[in-house]
Amino acid sequence: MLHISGLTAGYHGGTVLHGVDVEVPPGTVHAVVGHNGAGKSTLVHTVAGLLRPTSGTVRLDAVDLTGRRAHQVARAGVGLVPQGRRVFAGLTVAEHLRLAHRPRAQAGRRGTAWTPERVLGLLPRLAERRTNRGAQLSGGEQQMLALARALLGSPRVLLLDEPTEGLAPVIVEQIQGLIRTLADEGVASLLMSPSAALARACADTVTVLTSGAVAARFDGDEVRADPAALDRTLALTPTE
Ligand SMILES: Nc1ncnc2c1ncn2[C@@H]1O[C@H](COP(=O)(O)OP(=O)(O)OP(=O)(O)O)[C@@H](O)[C@H]1O
Repeated sequence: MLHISGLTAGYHGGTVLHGVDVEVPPGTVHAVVGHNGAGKSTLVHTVAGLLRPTSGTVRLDAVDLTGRRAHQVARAGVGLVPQGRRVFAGLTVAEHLRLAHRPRAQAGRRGTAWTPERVLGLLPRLAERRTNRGAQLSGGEQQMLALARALLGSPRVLLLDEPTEGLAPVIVEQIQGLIRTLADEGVASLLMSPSAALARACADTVTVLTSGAVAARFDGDEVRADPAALDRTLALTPTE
């Protein structure tokens, strides 16, 4: 279980996140929804060890990850799928996967460790593009590659920062399906998005983040039963 408690963080002495609490049990999807500038990437970066919090804690089960460096957080079982995909233009899909594969990474709680073969079995489109370079991939394929790279660390928790940004609806649906498939395999996801629709499609829990603070929290079934509830809350939150 990922526990984020009272997390406060910011830049150059300014505070962006104000005491954020989020929990992500194994095999579940927690979506954090907020407008541009609400602090979603700051939350991801703080959990991933790219930004030091000024207070609060991040724990994965009993392991305290607060203030740990990014490579230590990754080794503890937290995989990062960054905003903008960040694939290397000049490396092929196969090269990305070879570089990302950590054969001795801790196996998932329920599943076995991820190998390039297993990842490509899950992402057949990427398998077809194995010899293509990053720059030759579509946005959707680059997103799949960013996800594949994170999976090869055999994470227990995935941090997904706007994984459907700029993608066609059909690809968005595929990514929603993948996130649910991974949840069924026991991989927890903490998903950042401005999209209420994405949260409704695949989240077990939805948190609305406004100006770096938790404004509301919903159960996934609740937002599916009353689809307008999340939209109303978001509409009431100020744009940053
Ligand atoms: N490296 C940085 N230095 C200073 N301020 C930053 C930095 N990164 C983000 N901020 C500020 O922190 C606030 C939250 O930004 P953040 O990127 O976390 O929001 P977000 O919800 O991810 O938005 P977006 O959807 O636009 O990525 C914004 O006011 C932003 O200008």
